Amino acid sequence: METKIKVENLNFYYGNNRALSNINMDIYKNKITAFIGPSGCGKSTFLRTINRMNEFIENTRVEGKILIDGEDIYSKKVDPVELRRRVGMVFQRPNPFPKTIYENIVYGLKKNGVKNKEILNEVVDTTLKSVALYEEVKDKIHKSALELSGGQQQRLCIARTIAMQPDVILFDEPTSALDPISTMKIEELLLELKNDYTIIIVTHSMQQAARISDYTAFFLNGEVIEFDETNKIFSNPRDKRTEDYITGRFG
Ligand SMILES: Nc1ncnc2c1ncn2[C@@H]1O[C@H](COP(=O)(O)OP(=O)(O)OP(=O)(O)O)[C@@H](O)[C@H]1O
Repeated sequence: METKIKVENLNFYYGNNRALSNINMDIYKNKITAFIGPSGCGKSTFLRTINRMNEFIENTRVEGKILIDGEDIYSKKVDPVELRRRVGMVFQRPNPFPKTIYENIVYGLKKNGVKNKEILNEVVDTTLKSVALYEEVKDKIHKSALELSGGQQQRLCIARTIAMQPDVILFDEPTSALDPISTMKIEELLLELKNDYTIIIVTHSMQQAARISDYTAFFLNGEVIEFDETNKIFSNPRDKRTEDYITGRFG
């Protein structure tokens, strides 16, 4: 098993408020890692430290290290824009641009100067196929993305992320705004995508974590209480607090 992301002694502060304390974790390549825990325990904060999205929030500070493929992403040599291309992110609410399906997918590539129509068309086809949206939208790729259902919009947002050829994709509660069938389709998609990407998902649904993740980290008050293979976390947790949470005693 290959470590893709190594987190060492990570602390994170909003002003004087410490939101993450001494996080140490290895995240493995081509696996799905789930972050679970009660509201406000720091799951989303931690996710945002992995592609430096936290830097958009004023008066915040990081201590410690996050290494991706051995490189410290907070080093001065790392360009945060390039980092966010390598570490894509999909959010809770599908957020397509108010543009066509086609333009949504090629947006980032065009911004990076790719103009060749054949290449762009090819990327649109392959990414729509890889998110299992091609058949549903092939006749309307020049129509507005906002005409799609919520679940289709979320798959389009995943296609838009994939178009940038990331190695890691961060998902922040990607199905919490979706119906059960759309949720199932996204879960199936994540299981496919892990063959090509390293995936981290924040989820409020323990069933979802149990269904799709290989590893699970349980967070409480900004600390990782337990991190292990998902089936161990759910069948035989080491820490009483993990057990209390997964059996529904709090949270
Ligand atoms: N932009 C912000 N400014 C100040 N404090 C913040 C900000 N975002 C989060 N926090 C604080 O950091 C802590 C962790 O929040 P975070 O959103 O990471 O938790 P979470 O586990 O993802 O919660 P949820 O499951 O409800 O999304 C909370 O105490 C929260 O109030």
